Amino acid sequence: MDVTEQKYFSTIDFVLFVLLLVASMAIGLYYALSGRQQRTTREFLLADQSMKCLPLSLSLMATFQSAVAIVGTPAEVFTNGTQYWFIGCSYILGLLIPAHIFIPVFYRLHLTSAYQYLELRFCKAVRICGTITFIFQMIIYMGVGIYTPALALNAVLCPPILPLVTGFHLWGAVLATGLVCTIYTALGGLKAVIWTDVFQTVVMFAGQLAVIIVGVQQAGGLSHIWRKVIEGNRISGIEIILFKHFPYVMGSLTVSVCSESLNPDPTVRHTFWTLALGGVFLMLSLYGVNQTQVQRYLSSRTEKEAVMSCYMVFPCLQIALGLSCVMGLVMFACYSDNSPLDNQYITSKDQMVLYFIMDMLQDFSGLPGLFVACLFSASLSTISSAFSSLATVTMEDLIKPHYPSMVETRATLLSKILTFAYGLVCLVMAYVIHLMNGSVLQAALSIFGMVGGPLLGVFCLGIFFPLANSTGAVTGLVAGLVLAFWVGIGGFVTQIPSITTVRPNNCTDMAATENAIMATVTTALAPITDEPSKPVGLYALYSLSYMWYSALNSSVVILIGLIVSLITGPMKQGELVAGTVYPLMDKAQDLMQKLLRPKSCVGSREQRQIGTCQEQTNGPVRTERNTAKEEERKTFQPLSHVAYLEQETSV
Ligand SMILES: CC(C)(CO)[C@@H](O)C(=O)NCCC(=O)O
Ligand code: NA
Repeated sequence: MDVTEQKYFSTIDFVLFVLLLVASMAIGLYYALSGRQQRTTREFLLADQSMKCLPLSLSLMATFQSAVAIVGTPAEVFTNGTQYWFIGCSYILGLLIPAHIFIPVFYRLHLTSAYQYLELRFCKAVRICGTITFIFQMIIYMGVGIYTPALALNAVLCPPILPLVTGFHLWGAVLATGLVCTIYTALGGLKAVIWTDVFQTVVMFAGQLAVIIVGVQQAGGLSHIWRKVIEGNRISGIEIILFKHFPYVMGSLTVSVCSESLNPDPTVRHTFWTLALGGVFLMLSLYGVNQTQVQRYLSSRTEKEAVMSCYMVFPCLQIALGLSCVMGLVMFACYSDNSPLDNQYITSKDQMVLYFIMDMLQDFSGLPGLFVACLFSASLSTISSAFSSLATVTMEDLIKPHYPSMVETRATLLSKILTFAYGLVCLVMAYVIHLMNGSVLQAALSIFGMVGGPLLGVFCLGIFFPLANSTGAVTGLVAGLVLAFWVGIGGFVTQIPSITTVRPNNCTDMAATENAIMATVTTALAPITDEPSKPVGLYALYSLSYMWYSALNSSVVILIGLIVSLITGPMKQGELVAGTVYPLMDKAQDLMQKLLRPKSCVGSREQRQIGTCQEQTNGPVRTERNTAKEEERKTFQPLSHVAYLEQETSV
């Protein structure tokens, strides 16, 4: 596809895109006008706490599945093979831990904002620090989220000679989506956001699936694709299993490739360890303590339903990841010999997917439009969640505490205005991100690690370590953020090529490629260090794989937090608000007993639970959700040895 034969979107493509916006808007308006018409903050920000499992799970998935993942993951698989798929392993612990630890703690404390927890557990200052960190994180992420579709569309529509008539005006599209999204979020509240997420998830899956089905056909069928990707050595992961069990199958591969996935070196960008283990911390920061998700858990009708929805995210995420990986492989089969990036038809690998669609599928009228709708669905569902959560924390954490007597209608109106304001901020951020460069997937995941990581650390410090005090929490958070930006920006500025697993066409090339990479690294470091093959000192720190950012930063917050707490005088159990600490040790003991003596222990455990519940009559047992928040707050009294959450948390 060169510039002269450039195809533009047909009318039907354009119509599909407009339909997406109209449908989303309609859902928003429906919830603005139905029910109690969004008159209370509980209805506007917590969807009246009436949500069920299925919409919640789709919405939970859609929140962090933006156009970034839709265009970024196939591009990653195209360039580096299916190694990225290992992140799917991190979903297991990354969802089980939120389901059984974070959800029970937050749900039973009757929160609206996750950062309220920080005040209950520590003090007001920690809460404010947490809120501001979150706002910072989401504003940057929102910019990446809304800008990515524009970047992708640039691949096929730049320069738009006669925009609007023949093509699709980029910034027009960004502006349109930004405004539509702001309006339906501001009018319909969280309920509208969740139900549009459901609709948009369906569009997202439909778009990807349609493109894959037609793409497989166009690329020459499944067997042809399989041969191509095997030749191109793009399948990683199964190589370990195959090599172990069927060495003859992998006869042509050398051990150097086979051990690559399991390389323990934390500076290698993607390995099984960075993705499956580092990914757990990333998932915890997103699905455990991020306000967008916590808000969804809290909006569910019952705690059990919240836990179930978290479980349901697992298959949804796996499908999304699977589709993206397959898309990357199909693209590889089409362009392995003739990469549009090498031919400079496109300027960024994130434009690959859109290029593929316009190049291979342009004759299928409506398909490009469906995919563009898919792309924008993914982004809309993300930025609407961001608007809603940002309005919530600004209202609950920054404004309401100063005006405790504010009437509900005024608070709700103010929340709507806040949503609108964040919509405008988002548009500005889109432009700021436009001025930057780089892989959008890595950018988004790095932000999650750099800002979300320290936040995860503070929550873990509070939930798992009864001795941690407020001074420790603030110091830890600040130290974590400083380290995060130091390592993050250091890695970015020094541009040490974090060693990428380049996948050559056959194994004999492997050593040569590795040498080439090493040569690059050595050249880059030559003036600074004598060590030829490995970055040392600070440079080793800067070259840490971005997938470890969450783990590193949250651990540092916990470590510094504990040390400072011990120095300044640890929290006494009597000072803890009931239900803010998760009794990890007790639970582990329980589990051990259960595993060792399954039958006799179940009964005794239940008896113990009943005993605890009676003992804990003052504790936050969630029975009547409709009681006013202030009333509930009074029930939090410091309890001595039962200042823990001691209820059945399994589904
Ligand atoms: C965050 C995960 C790993 C899981 O939700 C995935 O959806 C992803 O890679 N997201 C990238 C960020 C984005 O799509 O906005
Ligand atoms: Na999304």
